[in-house]
Amino acid sequence: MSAQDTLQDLKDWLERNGGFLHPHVHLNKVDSGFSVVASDDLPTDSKIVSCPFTLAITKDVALQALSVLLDSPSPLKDLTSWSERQLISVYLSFHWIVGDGPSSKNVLTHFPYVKSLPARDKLRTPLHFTEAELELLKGSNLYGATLDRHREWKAEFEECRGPISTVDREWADQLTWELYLTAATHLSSRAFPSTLISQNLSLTSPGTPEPILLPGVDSLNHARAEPVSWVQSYLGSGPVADAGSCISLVLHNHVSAGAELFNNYGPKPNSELILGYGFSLPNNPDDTILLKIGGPHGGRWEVGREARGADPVWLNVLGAVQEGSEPTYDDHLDAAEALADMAQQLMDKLPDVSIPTPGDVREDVALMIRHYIEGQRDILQSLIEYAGAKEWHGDIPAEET
Ligand SMILES: C[S@@+](CC[C@H](N)C(=O)[O-])C[C@H]1O[C@@H](n2cnc3c(N)ncnc32)[C@H](O)[C@@H]1O
Repeated sequence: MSAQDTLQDLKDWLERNGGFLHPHVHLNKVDSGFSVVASDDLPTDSKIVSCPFTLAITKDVALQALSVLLDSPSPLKDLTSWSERQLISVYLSFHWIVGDGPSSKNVLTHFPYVKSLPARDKLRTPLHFTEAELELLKGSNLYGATLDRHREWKAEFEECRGPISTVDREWADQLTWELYLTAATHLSSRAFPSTLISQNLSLTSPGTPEPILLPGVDSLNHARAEPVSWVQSYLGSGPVADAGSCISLVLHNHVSAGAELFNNYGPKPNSELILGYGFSLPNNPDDTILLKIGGPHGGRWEVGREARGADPVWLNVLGAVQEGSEPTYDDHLDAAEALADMAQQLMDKLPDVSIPTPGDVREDVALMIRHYIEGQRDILQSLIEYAGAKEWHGDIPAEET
């Protein structure tokens, strides 16, 4: 089946099931998957795409389907302890493993969607990097975060295979790490918060929102600060929505014919865009660096460009050097020096990405890493300047002035 047929299938399936795709937009095959393009001018506040709640892939949808497929004396107990990532990743993977024959027991209901998702070789999150590409991250926070994520996801994957192999050995064998990783990456790079399809759309509702997939609504790429709304039409009064409930994406800007349509994934630093989505933005104003300070006064802080958010770090460093009840002028000098030293040491550890990219590193990956490291350097430089300002123009305690 050609890529265009796959996308047409996705559109037909969405519409057959009560979804909507604006007649003046089309899905375009591009290198990294697909993009959504206007085939005609779109006025402001156009509703572009809607996904009925019934097509959303949630933890519960995955749990129900897997419980039916793995119907044996005991697996249910195991499945209820799985995280939403485990359930949704195995649910997506089972579309490939079980197929749409009788073994699917009619509970694998997302084939047109699953087939439209980017193939593994198109994914660019660091868990899909080659050794040489990962090596380029050494010395940065993202290197450690990648290793942590690899460890965590691999352990979750191993945990899933146990109950599956008690039911069907072949299915367990076919659930390879590569297949699970691909599905888990699809989830991390396309997830919406579950609050969007809950009765109370409040983002401050109790409990942490879970990641869910909203076929169709997830087809737009990201543009920073793009004015968009995710509009919920919740029908019914109980906790279970009535048929016809859906979530829509509305773009508030006018879009000219031929232009790409964008969603807004929120203000995210490149570390998060790369780790979760596999892309980066040049000179991303939302970049941050994670500072971890050990010791009794220790903690973790995120500092942004132009030393945004550095004040709590400064107070912490000052508190660590100060001996009396009030900081002295010397304490200020010591703290400024300690903060500048820390920033300089972190800067020295960052990889040098200005050198020509080694041949076995893909160009798009090298570019992402360059964007990220440039942001880290810029923030650390701003922190050094911030420390300098504290040293020369800092708050000097009243009794010493
Ligand atoms: C929710 S999907 C969007 C649809 C996607 N293009 C596809 O083909 O399935 C998110 C993925 O799209 C790609 N993407 C989104 N915004 C991007 C951007 N501004 N630049 C490059 N890639 C982007 C990344 O691969 C990301 O993981």
